Amino acid sequence: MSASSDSNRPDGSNVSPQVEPVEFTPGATALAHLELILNGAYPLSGFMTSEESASVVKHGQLPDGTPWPVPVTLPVPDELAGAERVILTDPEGAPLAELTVSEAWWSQTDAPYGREVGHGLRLAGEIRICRPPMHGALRPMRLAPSDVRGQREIEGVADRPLLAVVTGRPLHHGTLHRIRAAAEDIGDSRGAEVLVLVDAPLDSEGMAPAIMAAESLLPSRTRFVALTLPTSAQASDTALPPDRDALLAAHVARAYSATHVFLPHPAGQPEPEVEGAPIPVVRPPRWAYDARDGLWCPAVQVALERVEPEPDDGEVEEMLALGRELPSWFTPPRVAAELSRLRPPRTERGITVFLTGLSGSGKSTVARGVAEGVRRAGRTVTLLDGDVVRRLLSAGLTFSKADRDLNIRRIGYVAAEITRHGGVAICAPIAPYAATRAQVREMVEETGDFFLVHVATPLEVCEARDRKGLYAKARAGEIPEFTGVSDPYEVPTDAELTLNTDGAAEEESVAEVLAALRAGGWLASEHR
Ligand SMILES: Nc1ncnc2c1ncn2[C@@H]1O[C@H](COP(=O)(O)OS(=O)(=O)O)[C@@H](OP(=O)(O)O)[C@H]1O
Ligand SMILES: Nc1ncnc2c1ncn2[C@@H]1O[C@H](COP(=O)(O)OP(=O)(O)O)[C@@H](O)[C@H]1O
Repeated sequence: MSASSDSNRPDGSNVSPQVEPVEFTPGATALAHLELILNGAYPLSGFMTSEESASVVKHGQLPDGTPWPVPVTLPVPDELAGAERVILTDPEGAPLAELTVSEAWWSQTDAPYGREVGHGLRLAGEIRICRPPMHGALRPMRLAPSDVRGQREIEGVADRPLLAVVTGRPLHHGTLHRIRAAAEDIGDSRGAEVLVLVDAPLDSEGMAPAIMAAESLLPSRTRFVALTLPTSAQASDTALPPDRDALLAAHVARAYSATHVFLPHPAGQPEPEVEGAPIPVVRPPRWAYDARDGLWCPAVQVALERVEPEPDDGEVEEMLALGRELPSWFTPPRVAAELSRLRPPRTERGITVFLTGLSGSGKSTVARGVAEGVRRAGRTVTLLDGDVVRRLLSAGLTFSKADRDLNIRRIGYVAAEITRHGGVAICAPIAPYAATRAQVREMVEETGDFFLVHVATPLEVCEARDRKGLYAKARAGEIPEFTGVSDPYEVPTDAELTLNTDGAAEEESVAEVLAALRAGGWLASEHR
């Protein structure tokens, strides 16, 4: 199918074809697919056509009957509808591959670009490598299947069974026992070799250091390879059956010459039966820690009342956040040490405390008190007060919706940078719009923690205070678009803390915020 014949948009308009190759940096999911196409982990030579994608979603196979679990598509912005050749670049702009477009097609759902999945326009076609990928974290560990095959041939072990363990989560003792038992059970008396496929994001090392810290407890000569497996939810706009991710992992593991694959799930979560996998998906019996004897054993051998329950991922996160040590019966000390490095306690993690509320609600007063308390607790703090920001960072902006949003995004940007460097940012703008607050939350949470405080003083109280006489002027029509009077304030539904300062002394409101920060672990428990 030619690109130009398919460049009709659903609204009937036409986009003229381009001849010169255009440059485009795919989104994170398509970049992850691209790397797996280029390194041979996928048996595909490019991005899927509408027919291929539909067949994969519906039947779990390509139109020619080859089993394949998830659509591998390239979402692009509308401007590329007429492109015939596209240079796909990495996030730094370096060319990775050239796509010869065979079809430009519109997926059913037409969500805004940026979310990747659900976006209307996709480009299909063969790709030709320009240059091996250099970007991304863990690059030296991102071996191609052919590299692993080559290593195994040189070592003379190419004919031995290979158990792939695909994981993005650290391996604790329970899982390590299961891997060793599974590897012993496969093949002859020598058992299987083990290949850990470490699933990590392209732009960060993820949990890789903690996963590799278990090396000494894995069978000797266990290999580690890093890759980024897109999940079926990222790859498709349609809900796919739950086993599609397991199937993708199994296909990729087979490309790495694995004969068996193990997909460990956290304790307490069942590992689903996977049908139609290209290699056996093993489900070794669970192990349990016998609290009386202080020993790990196959779970069937331990009486239920003696089983020490393993913390789940959320509990592990919380222990790390509070700076507690992970118990040594549960995880090897080296894994625990890597985990506490990767997930430092909240007293060392950056945080943005974002106060929102009407003018006169008490944001600045509370923010100043909280900043002082945070300083006394020994942390560095930057106060981004609404009034002050408007005089400096956002000088010249009005109170239109667009300017308010720009003001809040600027505050969010600065707060995210402070948070990234482990500081405490305290922001106190009105921030009347929920969507903009959500954007700031997202921005900050990429770098650290976000704590939203709604200073929920009722309008009547704010108006009665009218410290600056602004409400009177707004009522008299002298200040247009005044929040709460002639402009909206969207009450937060996602606040970590709601403060009503009405009837509360200033010190009480400040103490309430500080207590919440202490309870959450961001401040050491007592003031110095
Ligand atoms: N039209 C209108 N609406 C609301 N507020 C107004 C307006 N005009 C001026 N002011 C004064 O500006 C302060 C609010 O600025 P912010 O930057 O916090 O507002 S926003 O978040 O961008 O909506 C706000 O300060 P606070 O009282 O500290 O909230 C007001 O003093
Ligand atoms: N519990 C309280 N917390 C904060 N401010 C309070 C409280 N009780 C009364 N106030 C008064 O309310 C006013 C709030 O003003 P301000 O902090 O500038 O609000 P905003 O920054 O939200 O416009 C101050 O005069 C403050 O003394």
